Amino acid sequence: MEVHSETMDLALRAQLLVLKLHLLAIVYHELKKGIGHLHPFLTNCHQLIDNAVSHFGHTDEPFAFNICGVTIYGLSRPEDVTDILDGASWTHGMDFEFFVFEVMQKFGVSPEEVERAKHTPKPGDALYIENDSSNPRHLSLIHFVQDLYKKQLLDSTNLDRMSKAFSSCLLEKLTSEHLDLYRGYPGSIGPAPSSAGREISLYSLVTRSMVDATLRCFFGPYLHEFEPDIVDQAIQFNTHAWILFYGLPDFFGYAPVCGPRDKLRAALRAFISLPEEQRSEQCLAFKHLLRRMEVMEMDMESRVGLLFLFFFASIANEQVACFWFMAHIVYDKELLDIARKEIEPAWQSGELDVKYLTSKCPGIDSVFNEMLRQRTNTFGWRIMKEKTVIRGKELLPGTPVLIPIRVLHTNQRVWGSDVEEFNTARFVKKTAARQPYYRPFAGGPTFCPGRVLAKRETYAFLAILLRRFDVKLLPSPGSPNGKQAFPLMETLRPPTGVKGPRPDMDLFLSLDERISEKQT
Ligand code: HEM
Repeated sequence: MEVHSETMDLALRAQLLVLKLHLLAIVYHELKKGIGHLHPFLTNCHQLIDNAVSHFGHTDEPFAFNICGVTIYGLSRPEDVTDILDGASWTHGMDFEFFVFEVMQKFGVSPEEVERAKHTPKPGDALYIENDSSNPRHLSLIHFVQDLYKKQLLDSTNLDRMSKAFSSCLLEKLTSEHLDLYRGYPGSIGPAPSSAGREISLYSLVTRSMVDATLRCFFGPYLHEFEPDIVDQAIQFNTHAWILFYGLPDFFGYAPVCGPRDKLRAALRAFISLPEEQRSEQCLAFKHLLRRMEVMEMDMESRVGLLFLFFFASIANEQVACFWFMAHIVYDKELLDIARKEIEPAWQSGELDVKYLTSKCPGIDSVFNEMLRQRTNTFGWRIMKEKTVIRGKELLPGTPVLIPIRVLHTNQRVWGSDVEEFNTARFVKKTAARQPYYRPFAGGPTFCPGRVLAKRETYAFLAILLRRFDVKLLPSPGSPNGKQAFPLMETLRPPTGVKGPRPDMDLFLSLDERISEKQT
């Protein structure tokens, strides 16, 4: 009798288990329907877009996908993308600022302060200050900040000062005594170079020295004093920033973006709290931005957020773009020889002439431009304000539009059948200025204000490294030709700027001193 009831019990439990599994399968399928293309978007977004383009027979028509019930339009026709970036008249129904406001909030600016930041002060308003010398045109905070970007990064005096300060930082850090800093990096799972300090990781060398110099140029020495590990925190934040950008859950602060974000925010908070006279080495833009936020009595966390966003824009692309630029040069003996030859005259006076470098070196230009063609995979975003018709297809108000800049640079019709190859010759035959669908720095109203500085800084890195060191690729005894494999780009996560190499890929170099720092 007992045996019988036990058998019954088991059968019942088995039936319940089957029922549970069945229910789980139904829930999973319903969830899958509900989240739409969320999974491919977060795990291989470029493939998702390529699939959409090929699904419609490469006709480059607008397409749509669905994420958790939200429809998103995608555009891939080079002419459409450049028109949107340039703000052509038919694109006036698309709004850009909406996304700026969203990103501000993701970086910690409160919704109330975002509202105040949009507001253009008018006589009689609380935010209107008669004879306001710091904001004579009475701009809203958003437009004040955009104006500051341009003053800091494009006005020739400020630009020259900043690029000089950047080169000085590199001159100080790219020396034999600092090479130990560049042997690996947190999170790297690639092979560590074998022994001597002369053997380094290219990724670590580029990102650590470029981020360090950027922090010092913008903030002076202060952030390093508040957070000694600030450089690696910024690099880690940049790697995981997509989690914040695309609004993924932070798992109660355990997501990998949270630690670096919180340490950066703490250092920024301490920096802002310093009296202005104790921040004398900060850049001009931050001095004016902090004064403006003080006048507006903005809350502290929102001040931190806005400063954080400004800083993030300056590291989101450049250090990783510089890694790829250097990787192509050190990997190819012919390019390395061209670079060595072209940089020599820039050192003629004994000091580095960055303006010469960025205007008189066509071979280096062709590597820089081709590298950016292949590596800029940023997404631009707009939101439809008004109904807009593109070749008979209606884009409806309220719907976000994804503008993948990458599709401009990967279109066979534009670049020819060797579009997948790294071929510097395409920018030798036709300079970047003559390529109508080449937009690594976007364009129009969102044209990157850091584009001139970015080029100067990247070329300065190359010129200092090659002047001081004999740079050689370490052999890779395990590989068939004894040469290290060229790193592949991490393309799976949605981008927030130029993407770095896959976590298990890097290039390892030996550096032999040619000219000591005392001679440069
Ligand atoms: C190779 C390096 C760089 C690349 C490829 C690059 C690319 C871009 C792109 C594509 C945008 C437009 C983003 C959009 O429309 O959503 C942008 C915006 C911006 N970039 Fe860069 N950038 C680089 C370096 C820099 C540097 C070094 C700085 C500052 C020091 C900087 C500051 C900015 C700022 C402040 C914006 C926002 C402009 C605005 O919203 O008005 N960028 N960048």
